[in-house]
Amino acid sequence: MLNFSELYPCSNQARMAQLLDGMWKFRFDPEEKGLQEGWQHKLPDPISMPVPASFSDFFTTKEERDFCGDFWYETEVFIPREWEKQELEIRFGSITHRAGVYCNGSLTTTHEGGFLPVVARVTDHVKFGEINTFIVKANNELNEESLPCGATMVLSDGRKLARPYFDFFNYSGIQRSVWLVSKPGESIEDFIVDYELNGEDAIVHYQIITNGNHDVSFELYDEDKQQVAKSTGTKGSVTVSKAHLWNVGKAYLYQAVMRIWDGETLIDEYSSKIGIRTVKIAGKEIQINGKAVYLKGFGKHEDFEVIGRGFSWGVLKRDFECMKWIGANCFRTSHYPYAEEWYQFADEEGFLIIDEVPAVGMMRSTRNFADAGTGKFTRFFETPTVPNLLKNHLQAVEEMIVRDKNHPSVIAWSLFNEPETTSEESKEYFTKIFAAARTLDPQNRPMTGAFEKNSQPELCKCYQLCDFICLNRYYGWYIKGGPELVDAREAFLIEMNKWKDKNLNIPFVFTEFGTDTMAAEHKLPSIMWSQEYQNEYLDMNFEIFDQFEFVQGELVWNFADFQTTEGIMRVNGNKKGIFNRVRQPKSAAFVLKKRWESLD
Ligand SMILES: CCC[C@@H]1NC[C@@H](O)[C@H](O)[C@H]1C(=O)O
Repeated sequence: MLNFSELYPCSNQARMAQLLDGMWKFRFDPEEKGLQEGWQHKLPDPISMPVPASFSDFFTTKEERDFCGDFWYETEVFIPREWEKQELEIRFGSITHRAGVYCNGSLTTTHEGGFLPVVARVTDHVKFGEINTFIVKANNELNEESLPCGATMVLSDGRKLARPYFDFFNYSGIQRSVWLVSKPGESIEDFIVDYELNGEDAIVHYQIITNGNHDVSFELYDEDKQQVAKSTGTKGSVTVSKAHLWNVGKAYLYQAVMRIWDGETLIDEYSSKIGIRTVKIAGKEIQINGKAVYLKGFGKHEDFEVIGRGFSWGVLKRDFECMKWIGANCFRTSHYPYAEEWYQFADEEGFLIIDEVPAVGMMRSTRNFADAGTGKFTRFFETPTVPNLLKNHLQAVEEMIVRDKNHPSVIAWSLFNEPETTSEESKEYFTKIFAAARTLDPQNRPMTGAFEKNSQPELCKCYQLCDFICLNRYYGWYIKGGPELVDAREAFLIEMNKWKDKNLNIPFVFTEFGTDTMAAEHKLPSIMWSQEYQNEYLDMNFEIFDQFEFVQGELVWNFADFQTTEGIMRVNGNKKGIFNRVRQPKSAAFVLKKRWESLD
């Protein structure tokens, strides 16, 4: 049970949310002396730093771009006297990877995990009618106890360096929006909705979690702002007659308005858009509102030039326009929960999301892409760090599901990406993760995880935990690439027939397949890294997918080129994008558009 509310901020007659995005003060702390020098009160000689954004790509020196260790942020906020009777919180969409939050010099909260909200109650530390100072002490080191996994090395000049076990740059900072929230002492802390379809009608089961005992009301309004249902009590069900269902590519959102009353006096109010739909695995099908859906789309990253992993409404808008143009209907939040605004927009646009926790790098390798599929075994789940890793993994799963459970766009939870899954220890570990996750989702959405090639049907001990199976496969790239493409096809077919012979009668989704491709490279006949090869590779994969009826989705890796740690196999990042990093199409985008527009 979380000891803070993850509800997205909103303003109304009972509560206020003030956005604190902008230019903050900032300071690296390579000697880790900030605390003893009192930086929690004020940063000495600070520089400026945009929030939200990653700090790395603003700088022109390697020391700053690749900084690993402690770093600090500061901002000042005027807090009006009118808020004196309210409870005050400061809410960060995330702070990567861990943080302590200070208000006027007092520590108000700490948080482990860089991709879910950090919420601090600051009521007892603020000065009403005055300027208040908020300071964040953050750290971006990697280890095998926190998510995502990696290591931190020390260079000969004493600088720390992040060594990720994953294939994306270790961007860090306050990468999502920050809000100051003022709400009543008795407030709505969370809510739950679940749905039953009944002919043309729908039953909306709701629960409203408050921190008091006053009466509660629940109302539903349609898109014309007409009230369609109402009820009282913290838990109940309402029937929506002739309900407009939310569907993929055809979103319909109702407004749920929840209030706490003292007689006729309003105490608190919270409202949120909800979409009436059901998600179910039925045999080999993924069903939305009882109808099978074939997933077409991408593994993505929150990644862009200059701002790194920082949230941008502009990048979000361009990405959705590109995904609509190409005929996609789904994306996986690889390899971490994204900023809430991505889910809000997917709700609006009728996109499907596989929501993934940052459980990536659970195979000890700084070149997981090279080692995945080699059978390399690193006994990742047999080390003394596992108990702490499990604790942090369970926390991230809980925070992700509690935060995202009411989005109609979220249709499944991915609880890992490419860990070791062939040892008894990995089975024991993930059995605990899946069991815990299943207690957290009131809508009981399907649980899954993305398996890399070592997780072969005869070796893998964890696919049995999944409601549908996600495969990351690179036959024709990491395995038998280029001139061996014809053999890659044969090897792929052999594996797929092994899965078929298991007769699992559940859906499979390819959550990764792709090739690194330089947008400028053309070659006839093709070679690897050329656009022509990316197209030939995709055609071979589609020909295999289409042979197996249990394949119910194809999410290409990746939507766009993205930044990684530098190395001999990365050309200023991963180039497997169907779009380049600034979202212009490679020729494969037209191949996908043609295929996906022809698929129903
Ligand atoms: C064989 C593993 C492939 C690997 N999978 C995880 C992604 O985060 C990487 O980007 C991708 C790649 O190497 O392109």
